[in-house]
Amino acid sequence: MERGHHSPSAGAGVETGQAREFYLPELPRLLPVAYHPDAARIEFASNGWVRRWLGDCFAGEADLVFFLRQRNGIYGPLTVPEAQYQRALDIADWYQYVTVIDSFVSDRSALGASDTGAREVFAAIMAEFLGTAQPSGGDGEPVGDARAARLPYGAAGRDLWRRISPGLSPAQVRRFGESLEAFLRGCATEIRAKLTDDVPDYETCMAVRLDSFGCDFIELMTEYGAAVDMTEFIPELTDVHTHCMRQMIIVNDLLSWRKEHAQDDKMTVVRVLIEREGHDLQSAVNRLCGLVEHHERAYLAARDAVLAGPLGEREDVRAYLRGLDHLIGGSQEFEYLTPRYYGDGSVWDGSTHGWLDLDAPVARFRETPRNGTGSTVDDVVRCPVPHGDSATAHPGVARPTRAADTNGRTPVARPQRTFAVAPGALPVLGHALQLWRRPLQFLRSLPAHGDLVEIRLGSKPAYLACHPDVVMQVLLDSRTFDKGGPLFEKARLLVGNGLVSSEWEDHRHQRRMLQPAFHQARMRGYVSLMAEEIDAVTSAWHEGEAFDVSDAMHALTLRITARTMFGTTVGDRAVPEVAYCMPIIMRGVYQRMVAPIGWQEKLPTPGNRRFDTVRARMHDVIRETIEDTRRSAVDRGDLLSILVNARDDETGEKLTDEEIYDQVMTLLIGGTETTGNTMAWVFYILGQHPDIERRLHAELDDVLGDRAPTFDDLPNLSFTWQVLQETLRMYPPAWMLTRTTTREAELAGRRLTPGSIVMYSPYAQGHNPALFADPEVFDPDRWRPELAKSLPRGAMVPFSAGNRKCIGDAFGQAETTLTLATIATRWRLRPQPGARPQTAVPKASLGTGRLLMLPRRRDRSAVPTPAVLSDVH
Ligand code: HEM
Repeated sequence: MERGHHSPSAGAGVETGQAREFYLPELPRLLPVAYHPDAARIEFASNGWVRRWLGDCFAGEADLVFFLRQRNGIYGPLTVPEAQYQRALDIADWYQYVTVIDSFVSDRSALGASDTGAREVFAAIMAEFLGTAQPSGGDGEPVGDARAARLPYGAAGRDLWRRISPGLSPAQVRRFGESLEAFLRGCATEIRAKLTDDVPDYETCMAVRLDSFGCDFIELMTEYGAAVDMTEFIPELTDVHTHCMRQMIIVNDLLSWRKEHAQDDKMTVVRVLIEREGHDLQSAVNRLCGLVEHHERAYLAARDAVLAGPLGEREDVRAYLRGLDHLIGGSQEFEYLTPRYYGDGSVWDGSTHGWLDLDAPVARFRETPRNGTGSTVDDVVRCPVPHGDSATAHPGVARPTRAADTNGRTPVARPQRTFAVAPGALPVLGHALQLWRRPLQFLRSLPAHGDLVEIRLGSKPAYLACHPDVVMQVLLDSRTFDKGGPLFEKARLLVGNGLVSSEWEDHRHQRRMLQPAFHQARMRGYVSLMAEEIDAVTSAWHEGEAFDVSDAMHALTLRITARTMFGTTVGDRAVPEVAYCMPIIMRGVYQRMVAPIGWQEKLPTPGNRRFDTVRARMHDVIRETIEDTRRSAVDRGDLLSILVNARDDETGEKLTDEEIYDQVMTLLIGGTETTGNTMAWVFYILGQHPDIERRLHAELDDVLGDRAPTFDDLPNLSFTWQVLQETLRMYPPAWMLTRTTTREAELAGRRLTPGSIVMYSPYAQGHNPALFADPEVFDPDRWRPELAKSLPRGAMVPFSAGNRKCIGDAFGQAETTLTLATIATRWRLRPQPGARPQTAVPKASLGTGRLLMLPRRRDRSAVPTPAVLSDVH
C-alpha cells in the first residue's frame, strides 16, 4: 500500500536537485493485466462500504469524495480478476481499508502526527481485529487498546474480519494477524523516519517497505482470492515472493514519486538512491527501471521453477501463481490509472511512459520535456554511478565518458548527448556503398563522430545510436522504437510473425506465451540433451583431419536447437530433415534480403525453385511434428510441447498451428546462427591465442578433470564464460539491428519523425575505444566481475536489452559454455597451415566464413611449455 491524499504542490518536498520533471521509460510489463468481470460493480459497492464504515475517519464529505475519486476500489478487481464475486468484493474492501489507514499515516495532521500516537491506535486496531479488546475501568468506558472500539477503523476491521476469516484456514488466520501487525509496524516506522528526517539505506528501506506495503497480507489476499492455502509451501515460494514484492514496491515507488516527493516521504527507494547513493533523480529512475526488469524476470524464472517442479503438479499452487501474475500486472495497471499519483482530476489516457512533472497539480505522461528545464529525453537511460567518487578504471574497460553524478541536492552538470551527420555521403547513394562494401569498418568509424550519428541510405536518413545511454533509450522504449527497418520485411519471409519480428502489441502476448519454455528450471533438461548432441558430433572427428569448423558448429547448434525443441519422441524424424533444409533456406533468404531489387526471387531459376521446394518441405515437416505433438497433448518438457500447450493468461487462447510454425522457425534460426557463429569465432580465437587457450585448459582440468561437463559445472567455469563474453564483444553475431519509430521521438537532442530508422550495433560498441580500452585486443580479463562492473550499462548488449532482449540468452550461454568446455577438454583445434586469415563475414549474423582447422586430441598429461606453444602457433 502507499500513502497520502494531498495533491503534490511545488516546493512541498525536499529538493532533489534542480529536476522538476523526470522521464519514466516504458517498463517491461511481462505479466498479464485483467479486470474482474464485475470490476465496475465491485468498485462501486466497495466505495459504498467505505462511506458506511470509514466515512467518519474523514474530516468531511469533501475529503471522503476526494479519496473515492482516487479509485482505490478498483485495486481489488484488478488484482484478483479470477476470484469469485463475494471474495473479490471482500478483497476490494480490505484494500480500501488499509489504504485509508495508509493515507492518514502520511498526513501530519492525522495519524502521521506522531509515531507513538499512531502505534497506540494501531495496537487498538489489532486488538479489535483479533477480538482481544477488553473494556476496563469501572465506568465501562473502553480504555487503552479498547479505544479502537470507538474508532471507525476498529468497526470496519471487525466487519472485514467477520467476512474474511471463515474463508481462511487456522494457519492463515494466524498469518493474517501477524501480517496486519507487520503492516502497522511498517507504517509507524515510516512516520518516525519522516519526523526525524531519516533516509535509510536501500536494504533497510526495502525491509520497512515490505511491511508497510502490506506484502504479507497481499499474499494472503491472493490466496483468499484463489481460495487456496499456501501456508505449508511458503519456504518453496520464497524466491517467487521476494521478486514479486520487490518488483511491486519499486514500481509503486517510481509511479508514486510525484506524490512522495511532495509529501517529503523518506521511505521510498527513489529518495534512497538520491540521498544515500548519489544519484540525481533521472539516474535514480533509470536504475530503478533496471531493477524492475530484473525482479520481473527473476519472478518469472522463480515462478516457472516452481511450476516445473513437484509443486507445479498441484492445481492450488498453479492457481495461486496465476493469482500472483495478476497481482503484479494489475497492481501496475492501477498505479498508471489512479489519480492518487497524478493529481486529483487526472484521467488516464492509457500511456505508460513519458515525461512527468513534479509540480503540476495534475500531470500526465508527456512525450516531450518542458521547455527550458535543461533535461532531454536521452537522460532516460543513464546508468547508475558506482558508489564512491567514480567508476574504477581498469586497463580492459575504458572509463565511462559521462560526467560523474552528484548527490541530488547539488545542481548536476548533465552531459548533453551529441548528434552528428556522418561524413562521406555520396550523391544519390549516400553511405549505402560503404555500408555494403565494408560494413564493419564503416560502423566502427561512426561513434567517433557523435552519440547519435545520421547516415544516409540513398536519400533516406538512418540513425546509429552510438552512446550506451542512447542505445538504452532506444531499447527500453520498445513502443516508440519498435521492430522495423530495411531488412525487416525480408526477415519475415523466414520467420513470419514470430517473436523476433512481431510488433509491440503482438509481441507482449507472444512473449508471455513463450517465456515459460526458457525458464531456468527447464535448463537442466536442455543441457543434458545438448551434451548428447555435442558428444555425437565430436566423436566423429579424427585426429589431424581438417574440417570447416564454422560448418561443424552450425550443424551442431542446429541439432541442439532442433533436439531441445522437438524432444526425442517426435524429433528423431524431424531433426535430420531440418538439418538438411535449414542451410538452404538460410542462404536463400539472405540472398533475398540483400538483393537490391525485389523481382529476381520470382523468376523460375533452378535456385529459386530449389528454395521454394525446400521451404515447402520444411513447412510440411514442422506441421507434421506439431500435429504429432498435439496428439500426445502432454508437456514433455521440450520447447514444442510447451508451445503446443501454452495458454495466454489474459485471453486463455492457445497458439494456432501457423503461429507455432512461426515460433519454431524463429527459434531454429535465433538459436542456431548466433550460437554457431559464436562457437566458430571462439575456436578461431583460441587458435590465435595459445596463452588464453592454456588458461582455459587449466580451468577445465581443475573443474572437470577428464569428465564431460554437466549442468552443475556451468557456474564454476568462470574463465570459460569470460572467453565467450569477450568473443561476443569482438564478434557479436547480431552485429547490427534496426528499429523504426512509431511516433515522434527525440534522441540526443534530435527530433525524429515517425517512421525513422534507428540502428544499434553491438559490433560498433564493442570496438569503441571510449568504452573498451584497446578494443582490438582479445582480453577475457575485462570480464572479471570486479572490473566488468565499471562498464556503463548499455555498452555491451550482444543479447540486446529491454523487453526485446534475447529470450534465449541463458539457453545460448549454457549451450556455448557447455560446447566450449566439452570440446576443449578433449580436443585442440589448430589453424590449418596455409589457411588464409579469417575476416569477419557480416551477413544476417556475423560469421567467420569457411574456417578450416585441424583437430588434435588433447594430452592432458603434457602441460604445454611456452616453446611448444609458440611452435603450434
Ligand atoms: C550467442 C547466442 C545469442 C545471441 C548473441 C543472441 C542475440 C540476440 C539479440 C541481439 C536479440 C535481439 C534482436 C533485436 O534487438 O532486434 C535476440 C532476440 C531473440 N533471440 Fe537470441 N541470441 C542468442 C541465442 C539465442 C538462442 C539460443 C535462442 C533460442 C533458442 C534465441 C532466440 C531469440 C529470440 C526468439 C529472440 C526474439 C526475442 C524477442 O523479441 O522477444 N537466441 N537474440
